[in-house]
Amino acid sequence: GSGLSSESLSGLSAPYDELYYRGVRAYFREDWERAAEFLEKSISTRDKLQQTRRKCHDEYKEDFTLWDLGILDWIQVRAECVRFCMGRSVSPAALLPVSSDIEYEFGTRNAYNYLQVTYYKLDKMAKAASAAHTFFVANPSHLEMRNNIEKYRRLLGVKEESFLDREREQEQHWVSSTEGNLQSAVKKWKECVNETLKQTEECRAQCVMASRVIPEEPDNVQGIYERAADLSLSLLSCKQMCVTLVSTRPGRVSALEDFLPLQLEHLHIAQFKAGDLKGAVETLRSLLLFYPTDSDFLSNLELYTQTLEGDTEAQETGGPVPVVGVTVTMDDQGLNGTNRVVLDGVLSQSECDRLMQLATVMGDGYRGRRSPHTPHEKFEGLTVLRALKLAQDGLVNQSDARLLHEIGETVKVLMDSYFRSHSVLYFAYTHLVCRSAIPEVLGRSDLSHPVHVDNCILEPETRQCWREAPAFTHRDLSAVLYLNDDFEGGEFFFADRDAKTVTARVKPKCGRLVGFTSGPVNPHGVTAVTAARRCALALWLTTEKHHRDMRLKNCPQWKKPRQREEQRERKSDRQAR
Ligand SMILES: O=C(O)CCC(=O)C(=O)O
Ligand SMILES: [Fe+2]
Repeated sequence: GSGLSSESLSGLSAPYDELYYRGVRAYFREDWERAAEFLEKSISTRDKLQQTRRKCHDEYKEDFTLWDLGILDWIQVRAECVRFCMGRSVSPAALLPVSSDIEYEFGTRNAYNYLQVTYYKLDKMAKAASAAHTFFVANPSHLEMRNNIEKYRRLLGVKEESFLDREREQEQHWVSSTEGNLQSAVKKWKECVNETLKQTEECRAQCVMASRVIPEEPDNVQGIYERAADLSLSLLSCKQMCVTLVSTRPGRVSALEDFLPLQLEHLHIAQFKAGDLKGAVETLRSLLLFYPTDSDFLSNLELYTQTLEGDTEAQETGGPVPVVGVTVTMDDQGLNGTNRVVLDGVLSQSECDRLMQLATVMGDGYRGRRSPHTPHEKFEGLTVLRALKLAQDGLVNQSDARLLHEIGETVKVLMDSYFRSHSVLYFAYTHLVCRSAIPEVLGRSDLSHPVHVDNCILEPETRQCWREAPAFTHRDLSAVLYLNDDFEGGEFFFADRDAKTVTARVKPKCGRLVGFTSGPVNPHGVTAVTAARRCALALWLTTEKHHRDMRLKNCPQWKKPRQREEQRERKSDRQAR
């Protein structure tokens, strides 16, 4: 032993393996002071080294794709940075890799075995008890240590709080009692999951930082690419090992299988019991990353999401229909579902005719085109803005274009009232759509409009509905107003989330409106139009102001006095029927 004083150990100058062996040698020399000093120093040095690695790892954690050009350059630069960062607080000797023997010593907490005896000899009973306990946690079948602990407790009267597990930070994610109230169970499991994730992260950072850097000059034996590949592979297998390490309880040899999923399962149950369905859904989604096809998880997820949607999509439907001549033909019950309605008498025959007229002159990009939904139909669409433009250019009747707008307002009033909307509604989009059969296509099994949900992406296999782009997630209410019935097929239908089971059918006709909430309780579609042309005005309403159809804003043409005349005309027209 050189005169390595405790002052010179304050930085990370001496490697912890060296300190450890010094401690062990002192122990066998029965130089207890020294043994305690070096063993403790070795433990704290190892801790500090790991912390420094983590710090430097996080400092240079940058996202990059493996196939970036110059990846090797990047690796080199990063290695440089990391070396610099580590070099600030760690001496070159302390940066060298240690043998697997020493890691085994630390893994089995053998240092605490030595320390227990050492402190006992030094007559530091509290410290001895703590070291004994720390060792015993990782070596629960070590009978001698069990006896020692008993001795500290009974004979030497060491207080209970002295039996501290000095490595307890490494075991936090193993605490799994289910006592306490529901809220605290949720909190506890969440901590467990987070701790497991944190430790895995931690472990992986150690893998990255402990791995050897690529030498600047490739040697003759192996090319730089082979070396890089080697390095990547060993890094990957080290990172992979972390899952096993973190799920191996101290004192056990084998890892607990499915450790993280198990914790997630506990968490989701706790969340469900505590009534935190949103949290339960989140947790289940994480679980499904491990087991994407687990039928229990999937059915739970469906149950929770449906309950949640029931909450948000729930409307006290069945409000009044405050427009003369409009009647409720089918409600939730008649349509075998929730938040659905069929209203009749929304348009007069002459209004339908005028809109059909408008539909014949349209050309909104779809003109004469194949339907985006089926190769066997043509599809024409006209937006309100386009109608207005056509009216300005004198291509269609101004009053017909205006009619389109007024009808929209009427539909909004009806939907607002029937669905008892609690917030102000705005038009999100309005579209006049005609679907025409391409003649001579027989025996069709396609749909004019496949089953879908208007504000989310329906995934029939999992019965999930993803509220994300490209779905129009801001749509809250959907309304389809029909203009004619002189065609074949083209029935509107509501379906189950499996996109197969039809739950209700609606046969279009002039002035009939089908209204429903745009969310997952209302998947729907349209059967094939097998002859002639089917036209409908589709409208979507939103409560989100910033999603309102900007094209409808400030259209002065529609505020002229003639509007009132027109309205009176419509009313008398309707009553005349
Ligand atoms: O035309 C119909 O009956 C329904 C159309 C529809 O569901 C849609 O455009 O989203
Ligand atoms: Fe739809």
